[in-house]
Amino acid sequence: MLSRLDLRGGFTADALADSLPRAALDIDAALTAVRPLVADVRERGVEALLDQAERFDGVRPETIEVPAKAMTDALDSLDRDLVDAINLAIEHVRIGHEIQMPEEKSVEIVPGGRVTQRWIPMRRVGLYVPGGLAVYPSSVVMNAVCAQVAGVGSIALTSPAQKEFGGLPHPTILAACALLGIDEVYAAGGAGAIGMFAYGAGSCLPVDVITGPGNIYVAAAKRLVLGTVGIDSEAGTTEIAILADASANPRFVAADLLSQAEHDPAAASVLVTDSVELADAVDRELAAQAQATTHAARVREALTGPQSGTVLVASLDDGLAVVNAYGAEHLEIHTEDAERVARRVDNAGAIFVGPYTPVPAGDYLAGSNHVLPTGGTSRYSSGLNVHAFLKSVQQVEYSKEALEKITTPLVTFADAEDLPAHGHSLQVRSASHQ
Ligand SMILES: NC(=O)c1ccc[n+]([C@@H]2O[C@H](COP(=O)([O-])OP(=O)(O)OC[C@H]3O[C@@H](n4cnc5c(N)ncnc54)[C@H](O)[C@@H]3O)[C@@H](O)[C@H]2O)c1
Ligand SMILES: N[C@H](CO)Cc1c[nH]c[nH+]1
Ligand SMILES: [Zn+2]
Repeated sequence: MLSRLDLRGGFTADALADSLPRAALDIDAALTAVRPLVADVRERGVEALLDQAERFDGVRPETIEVPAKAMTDALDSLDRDLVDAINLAIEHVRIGHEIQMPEEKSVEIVPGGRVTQRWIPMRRVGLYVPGGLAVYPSSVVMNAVCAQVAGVGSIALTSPAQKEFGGLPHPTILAACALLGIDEVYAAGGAGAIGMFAYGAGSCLPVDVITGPGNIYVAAAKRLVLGTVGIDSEAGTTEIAILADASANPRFVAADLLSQAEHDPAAASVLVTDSVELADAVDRELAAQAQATTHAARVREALTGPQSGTVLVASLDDGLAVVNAYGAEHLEIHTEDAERVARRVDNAGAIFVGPYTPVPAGDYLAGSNHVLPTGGTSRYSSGLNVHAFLKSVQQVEYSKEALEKITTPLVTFADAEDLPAHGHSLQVRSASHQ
């Protein structure tokens, strides 16, 4: 079922990344599509957002602001088992993110000369929650809990208008907002919503940082506004890579490849293995399991698209080179001694170790964050964590005596850079120059 790329004859490290499975619509192409959408929101504000909702979501909301009553009503009518599941996710994700909070530290560099490392929460943030092909109350939890643990004061959240619900975001999203005490919520989706957060529109004031997952258009819009605001990462269309050897269970591997293909016809499912027998068995399992899935057409398109496939390698070492070059959003390790193998992975949004840690555990309840970098950006960016909502600032304070101690070497250094006024700023404070 999956196409095959046979690298058992070897490969050169330089050419590797370019030879791996790749989506037909990449982020550079999506940038062209979203540039006018973001510009339109910057120029025309709410009217542009309403026009875009009508065009892409098939409904024109009365307003982009979601009234508080819609949130409480949604929670009141939500199935109690789902309320319990969302609350359990909130609890687990909170525990998983509290350990990320850095401590303020202070060090005396010379007697009386101190550097203090402070962490300041972002003033105002905008959280994006997808809602096109599927709806994601779990992304409300991942975004909001992380921002709250970091201590952000002002939190706004947006999700696409839903035709079925009169132009409001999906009720499970509104109910999750109510459970988390998020009360500034907008009905706006896609690139326009990212423009709204970056530049402001109607009652939504501009934010300092935008976080959250979305499709390729959302990821491209985040890249576009970076610089006007901060972003977490380009958390775009879902990807799963699985590094597996002959010891792997093909039923588990196929189920996990299929689980992420369910998100989007453009989702990527990639198997990397040194076992042809396993690759064959996974193909048989995929064919059988894909028939039973609810979203069969979407899954088939994802699994057979150019972004998905099996990569055959000669050894586990080669497999590690492949997964490091690919830098998947999610990487599962199904090998002997999986923990040791996982330690050799440098590039992945999140790593899931062993046969009993499937990606869907992390999607909802494992306590980790599911907002993760895609498109190979895990080479340089991280999954959503409290640091996306914190700034680090060094606070410096020297006494007269401490400054005296560094004056002579600093003057020497500044003169070497031909910046003598720098040295002068210390010399005017120095006892020997008064
Ligand atoms: N990387 C992560 O952390 C992560 C987490 C969860 C979900 N995801 C991904 O998020 C995505 C959710 O996608 P979705 O579509 O369900 O919801 P979404 O909210 O991301 O996208 C819907 C919006 O896309 C815009 N859009 C649709 N077609 C467009 C077009 N042709 N041109 C410009 N804009 C267009 C519209 O504004 C629409 O409101 C999936 O791709 C899923 O795989 C990623
Ligand atoms: N796998 C998604 C990240 O790519 C997150 C998610 C949310 N709900 C289900 N899955
Ligand atoms: Zn998922």
